[in-house]
Amino acid sequence: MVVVSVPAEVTVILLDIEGTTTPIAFVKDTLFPYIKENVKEYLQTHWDEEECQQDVSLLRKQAEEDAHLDGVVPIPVASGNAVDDLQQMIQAVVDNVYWQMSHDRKTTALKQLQGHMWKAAFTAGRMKAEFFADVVPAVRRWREAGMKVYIYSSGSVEAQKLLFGHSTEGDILELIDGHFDTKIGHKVESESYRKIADSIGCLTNNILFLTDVTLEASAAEEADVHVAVVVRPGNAGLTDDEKTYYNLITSFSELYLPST
Ligand SMILES: CSCCC(=O)C(=O)COP(=O)(O)O
Ligand SMILES: [Mg+2]
Repeated sequence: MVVVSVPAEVTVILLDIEGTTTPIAFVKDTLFPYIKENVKEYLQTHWDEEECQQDVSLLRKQAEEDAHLDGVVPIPVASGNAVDDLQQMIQAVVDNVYWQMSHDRKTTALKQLQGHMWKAAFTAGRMKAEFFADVVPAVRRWREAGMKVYIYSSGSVEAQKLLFGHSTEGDILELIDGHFDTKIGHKVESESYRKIADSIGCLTNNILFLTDVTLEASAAEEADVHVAVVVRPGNAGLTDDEKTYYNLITSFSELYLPST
């Protein structure tokens, strides 16, 4: 087994979710199909609620920003016949969500709606989040060694809490010291990692970020955050250069903390 030593200055472990703590297959085969199958009915049922209207406004704003992109579906504002308008708007939101998901967009607007939709499925016990077998034992060990453990995912903070609160390992939310999503900035922008360090109250070099995406690793590293790239079954392949350049781990148990 290859062991990657965690630098002594590291006091915070920052975890990505999809492809790092959780199989991509769970996201692609369970979480995302749930959205596609239920988005129309969800919008029809919740349309008049404040939360749903905020989600639609955010999606509309995102569609305006995306206007230059091929295939984007604009979301009209209400005008004229109320009943026709409503059905037209709902269909536009559905088409926009499908379009964004077909490109695996990580926009705050899409992620916020997804989080709200998953709430019903998780809280009713119809869905349980999956974590790789090494994740929970390692997080417990790190915390016993005095590390803080945070999440930084494109999935909304609300969705992250649903996953950790309703997992096949039970409610493991208490193992996490805090959550960040794209509201702090995108994961491929180094400024996001500086803001996360500020928000935690540490230096960027006190953080070790574990992710499956090298663009995210590179942005974090630019901010002086330590990184290791996580190689899991089903993750995208890495180039030879990436394999040589980054510290790679296939399990959290391959991280060695000097204090343990
Ligand atoms: C609460 S995570 C749900 C999965 C998701 O929507 C997502 O975008 C995961 O992205 P990550 O940044 O964790 O790779
Ligand atoms: Mg990921």
